[in-house]
Amino acid sequence: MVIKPKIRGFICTNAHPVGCAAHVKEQIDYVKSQGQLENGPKNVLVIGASTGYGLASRITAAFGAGAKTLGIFFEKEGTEKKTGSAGWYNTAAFQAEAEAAGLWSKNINGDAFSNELKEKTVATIKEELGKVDLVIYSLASPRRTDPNTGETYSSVLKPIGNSVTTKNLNTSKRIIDEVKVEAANDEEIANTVKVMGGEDWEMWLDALQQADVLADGFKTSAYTYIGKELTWPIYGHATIGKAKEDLDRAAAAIKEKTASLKGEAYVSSLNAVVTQASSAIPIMPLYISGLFKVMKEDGTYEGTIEQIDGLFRENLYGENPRFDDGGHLFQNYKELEDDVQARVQTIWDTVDTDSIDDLTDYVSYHNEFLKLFGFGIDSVDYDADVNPVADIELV
Ligand SMILES: NC(=O)c1ccc[n+]([C@@H]2O[C@H](COP(=O)([O-])OP(=O)(O)OC[C@H]3O[C@@H](n4cnc5c(N)ncnc54)[C@H](O)[C@@H]3O)[C@@H](O)[C@H]2O)c1
Repeated sequence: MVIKPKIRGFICTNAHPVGCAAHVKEQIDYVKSQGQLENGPKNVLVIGASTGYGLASRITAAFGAGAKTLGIFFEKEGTEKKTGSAGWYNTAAFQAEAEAAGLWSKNINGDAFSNELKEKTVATIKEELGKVDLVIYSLASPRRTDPNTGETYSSVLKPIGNSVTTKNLNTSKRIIDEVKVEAANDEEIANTVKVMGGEDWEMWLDALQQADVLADGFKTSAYTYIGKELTWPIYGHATIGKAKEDLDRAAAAIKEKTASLKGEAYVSSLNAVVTQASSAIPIMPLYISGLFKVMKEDGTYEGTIEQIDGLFRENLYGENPRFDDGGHLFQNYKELEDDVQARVQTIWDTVDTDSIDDLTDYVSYHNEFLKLFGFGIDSVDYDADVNPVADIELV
């Protein structure tokens, strides 16, 4: 099958197996170029391991520290007629690279919010790893079914309090327009917290602790984005921000419950990067395109793998971890520097449709977006016939 990108709005509905493999390899090479991660994790569970920050975490643990990794994700396999999802191909590529490097890795595909999947994970850890010493929680999902009630909750990306009208880079039409987003009601806020808050992270840690598969001195981290004024209307001061605040509650609860194990539970604040999850958030394409312009000019921009590699080396396993004022591991400090934010603000205030390419680096944004699905990579021949079926060994 010859595979070309099929973009619908903010999503690409297909993926290229060879391109995804090249993207994974690029990330592995970056981590290897940083050298061995001393005193890193040994047995790692990554929940949300197939794309974005979770995949970068898995790659860093495996290829930086030589860790065994168990990856959890929800992805679609390819068939002769239809491509699989990018996360499926990423995982197939990761597994092949891990195998070639002599690194143990296993995968579980299914709904991480369910009790069944947690039970399967616990059984696999018991059988194969004994205990885990690092648990990364990197799920991004628009909905969640509560495993105990069977009720399904949907999250919304809406402001809290008043409706917001904001400038927007419309990626389908490649124009600058405005979006108006109505304020969320109380039920929508509560539902978003239910989906993207800390409840499921806590349930995972409860299940792991009850089964006695958490090692003494284990670490766990969930990921958040804490930005400044520009992103507050739709992120910080909005439903998703509210949900992320609940991670702080969960981190404190996990720490308390696992005190006898001397467990460490962190919420880590990371850069705004192009992922499948962030491209769905209205203001992010314009914000990130402006950020690319400023930080790439300065040579300070870090993408997904640079952020996570830095998080592991400097913070999770570093001697002097950096915290923000809210007690989160602080990895996006360069993005939040006043000078950077002020320059992005100027771009934001002045850009119009005609000046998108002069004032922002939307070209890089778009390239990064394509890359998420394995497209736009120089080394890949997109006219070649490729097999859309890729094998992953699943538990
Ligand atoms: N993208 C950003 O700019 C950004 C910035 C800071 C923090 N974060 C946070 O990082 C975390 C990961 O986000 P991302 O942007 O890497 O997202 P992503 O969409 O790239 O990855 C989501 C992962 O979750 C998995 N997943 C989704 N639903 C699932 C389910 N029901 N069961 C099992 N697996 C499921 C997917 O398979 C995938 O592995 C989120 O908490 C997000 O808020 C993202």
